[in-house]
Amino acid sequence: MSSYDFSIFWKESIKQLKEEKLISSQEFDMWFTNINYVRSSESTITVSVPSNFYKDQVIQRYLDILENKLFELSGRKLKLEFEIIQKTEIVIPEKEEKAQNRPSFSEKGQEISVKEVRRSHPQLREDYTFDNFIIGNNNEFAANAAKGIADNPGANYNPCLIYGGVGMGKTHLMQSIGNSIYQKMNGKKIVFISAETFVSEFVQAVQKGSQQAFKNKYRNNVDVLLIDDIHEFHSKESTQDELFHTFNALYDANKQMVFTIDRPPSELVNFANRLKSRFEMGLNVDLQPPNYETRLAILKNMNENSHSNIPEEVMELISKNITTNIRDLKAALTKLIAYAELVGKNITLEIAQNQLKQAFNAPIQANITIDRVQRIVSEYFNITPNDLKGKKRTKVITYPRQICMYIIREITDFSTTEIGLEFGGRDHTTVMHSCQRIEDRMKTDSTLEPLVMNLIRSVKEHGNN
Ligand SMILES: Nc1ncnc2c1ncn2[C@@H]1O[C@H](COP(=O)(O)OP(=O)(O)OP(=O)(O)O)[C@@H](O)[C@H]1O
Repeated sequence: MSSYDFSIFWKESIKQLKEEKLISSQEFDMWFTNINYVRSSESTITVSVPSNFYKDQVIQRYLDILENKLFELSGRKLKLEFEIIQKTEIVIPEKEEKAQNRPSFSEKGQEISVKEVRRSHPQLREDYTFDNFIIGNNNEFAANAAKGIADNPGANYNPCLIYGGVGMGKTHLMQSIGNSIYQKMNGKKIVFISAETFVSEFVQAVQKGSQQAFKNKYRNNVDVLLIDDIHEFHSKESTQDELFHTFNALYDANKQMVFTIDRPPSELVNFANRLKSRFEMGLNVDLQPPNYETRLAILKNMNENSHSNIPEEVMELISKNITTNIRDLKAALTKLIAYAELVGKNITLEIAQNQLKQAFNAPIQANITIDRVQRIVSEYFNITPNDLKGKKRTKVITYPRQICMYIIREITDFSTTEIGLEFGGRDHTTVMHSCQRIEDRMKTDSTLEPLVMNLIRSVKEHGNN
């Protein structure tokens, strides 16, 4: 028997995390009431959780802060290990070998049998694969290009720039390329790094005078370079300079580069032009917000992968209510799966409504003004806010006006009467009629929903400027 007992540190750690509000009480109730201390060794604390799904979630969300807190309290680097103890109290035999790297979030919610385990790349998430990437008309081109790159890296689409809004799947798609090459092409050196880490590594290299090692690492030792969120390089002149030379070296050697970015490169600010033009010279693909069917397909795939049985009508409800961010969409389903596991109840529409109240209300933001929506919509259509409020009934004005009313209705709490007043004193029935027109048109015009989603995204992203 081990003579180590760190239970006191464990208990104190989670107590403090709650008290210091590093974990909200809602999250605490959801994830921590079912974790129990099991045992300790010299350098580990083992705790029990009710399922693999639960374990993945806790690791993904809280492992870092838990381990940091344990270090703070005990002065030791204690590693947390997880053991699954199901409700039936069946103890899963202790695994001999735990993953050395933090297991990446697996939505499968299942122990992967040893035979099925694929080689896992230390920097890539195992679940970010093409198999798990649902293709709809919003991302078809990007997904096909990504597959083309994975089949033939460094050939036709080099560099490739994947752009799209928050939570649209940029990282997933980029890592799918890496994972696919890693599985199929033994020996290819794949490096995935976020722009932020690239910057801090470079800064450290400069401070330590080890630039040569940095250059070697990224220019001479890479077959596939994947850099996430390159907009983060803005205003970082020296790092941009370094990236420029890295780019040239890899390009000349026919090494594949893939970058993700949150806007088209032409909209990058504080970026050296020579670097911008490098980004633009390859293939640029964008990820648009998914339409309803794609959102539903994403949830169904996730439901199946996690062996959950959330009813279809519940997934339909989520798909209708969470429209602009795939991460939020999946988080809503995750919450319901966790709820079902913990409470041992089947998820009904009523439970879903209740549990997801906040997520569903999130898009309705009190700080969004009618004026702001009018500004963004009119800018997009190259007309003025006054045109939207005015009397003109030409198609170039009425169509944006209807879209604008529809968006305000969708993402704010203003009544149709209030909306009407802000559009030159129009009647509330006009507003209702306009919203209906847009809804009807979306059914026949597949370009309209993505357009509306994009405008909603802009409204939310641009704050009150
Ligand atoms: N087409 C898709 N099919 C399945 N899951 C998807 C798809 N697109 C995105 N996701 C999921 O949505 C979540 C967010 O994706 P990801 O992190 O790749 O977005 P991102 O665009 O890189 O976001 P950010 O702007 O925050 O960096 C992930 O869980 C990812 O697996």
